[in-house]
This record gives sequence, structure tokens and C-alpha cells, in this order.
Amino acid sequence: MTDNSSKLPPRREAVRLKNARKLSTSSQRWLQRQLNDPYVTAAKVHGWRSRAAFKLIELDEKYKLIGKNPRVLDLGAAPGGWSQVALARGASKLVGIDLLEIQPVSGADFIKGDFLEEGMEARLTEMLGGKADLVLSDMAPNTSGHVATDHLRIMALAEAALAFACDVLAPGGGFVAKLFQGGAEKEMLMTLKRRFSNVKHAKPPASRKESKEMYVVATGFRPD
Ligand SMILES: C[S@@+](CC[C@H](N)C(=O)[O-])C[C@H]1O[C@@H](n2cnc3c(N)ncnc32)[C@H](O)[C@@H]1O
Repeated sequence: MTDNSSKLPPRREAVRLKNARKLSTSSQRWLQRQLNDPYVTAAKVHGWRSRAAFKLIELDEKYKLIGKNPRVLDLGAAPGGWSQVALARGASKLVGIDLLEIQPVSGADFIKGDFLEEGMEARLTEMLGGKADLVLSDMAPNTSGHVATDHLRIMALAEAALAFACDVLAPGGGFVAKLFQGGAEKEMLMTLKRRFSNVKHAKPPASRKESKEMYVVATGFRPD
């Protein structure tokens, strides 16, 4: 049997335990931000699972994305804030996917899995039971701290989401995807402009100013 007890003298062990209980500087900063963030408080008051819920509310207020009884696909849905908002604002059917488990939301069907996995698109489409009116992608990879790598990863997710949206959207449908920094790359922007009648970049007020995230909002899908 292994002995996990510390071999330090008692006083040094007491100091070690005290330090282990202290929050790292980045955790302290995170905690401070949470405590000072009105969106975090408002999310709790309104019962939204994430402060991100307000980003979709603000995008919907501005671009009228959700409309009447749409069928919605929510990519990167955990913990479920956007799904809650889409359903509260009129979605008739919602299918969501995330790498993480999502607690049930009334009216939504969730899959735990990787959107990039082979066969996942077919599975999502089958679950939706027909064409989608709105494809949402708030997917974000875990940040590596390396700006260029993070940028490439998020762009790969957004591009995959766009390719999927072009396969599953009904005529006139909408698409929202999270991007970083300068917005859609040239090639992605070309596809967006060709396949949608309206394409905008947006940074909703709920998106933290210091965050490099932004969204592309495309409406009026044109099938090939
Ligand atoms: C910012 S969170 C989404 C928050 C969500 N919109 C809400 O309001 O609750 C981004 C999510 O994208 C998910 N994600 C990242 N890569 C993914 C992938 N390849 N497939 C599925 N989900 C992914 C992450 O697990 C994470 O939960």
C-alpha cells in the first residue's frame, strides 16, 4: 500500500496546506470578474444556464433570427443557455450537441459528442427530422494560450459549422457562428456571401470587451 501522507515537518506541512488552499492569480481574477459581472447575476435571476444566453438574446433582438416556430440546431450547446433562449423565443424543435453532458431542457434533444466526428451531421439532421431554419454555433475549443493555434481551431469549427449549415438549412434560413479576432476569413466570407442574402459581423454587448470573440450572423439562406 502507498503512503500518501506528507513527510514534511508539521510547520512546513501547515504552510504547504495553506498555500494549496489559496487560489491562483488567474482563478482569483476569474472569481472577481464573475462577482462584478452584471450578466452573471442577471443569468441567475432569469434562470439562464449561462451568461452567454444574453449574447443570443441581443443578437436576436438586433437581427430577428429566431422568427416563428423555427427548427434549430445548436452546436456547442453546453451548458444550454442558447438552447433555453431559442426555445423561450419560439423554437418549435431544437437539437443540440456538445462534447460535454447537457442537463435536459424541456423541448430540446441533446447529443453528447464531437460535432466533427464522422456521421454526426447525419445523426443531427435525422434527430431534427427535416431541414433546419436556424443553425447556431457557439462552439469554442479550449484555449491553448497560443493565439494563432486558438484562432485556427475556432475557424475550423466555424467552417465546419458553415458547411453543415449549407447542407441542412431550409431556404431563407439563418446561421450564427462564433469567430475570433478579425472575423470570417476571406474564403469563408465568400461562401457566406454567396449562400446568404445578408451577412454581418457582430459583437453583442454581452460579449466581454477584452475577449477576441465575435459572431458572424447570416440570414436569407440560398440553396444551391
Ligand atoms: C461557449 S460554450 C457554449 C455556451 C452555450 N452557447 C450556452 O449558452 O450555454 C462552447 C461549447 O463548445 C463546445 N465544443 C467545442 N468543440 C466542440 C466540438 N468539436 N463538438 C461539440 N461541441 C464542442 C464546448 O464543449 C463548449 O461547451
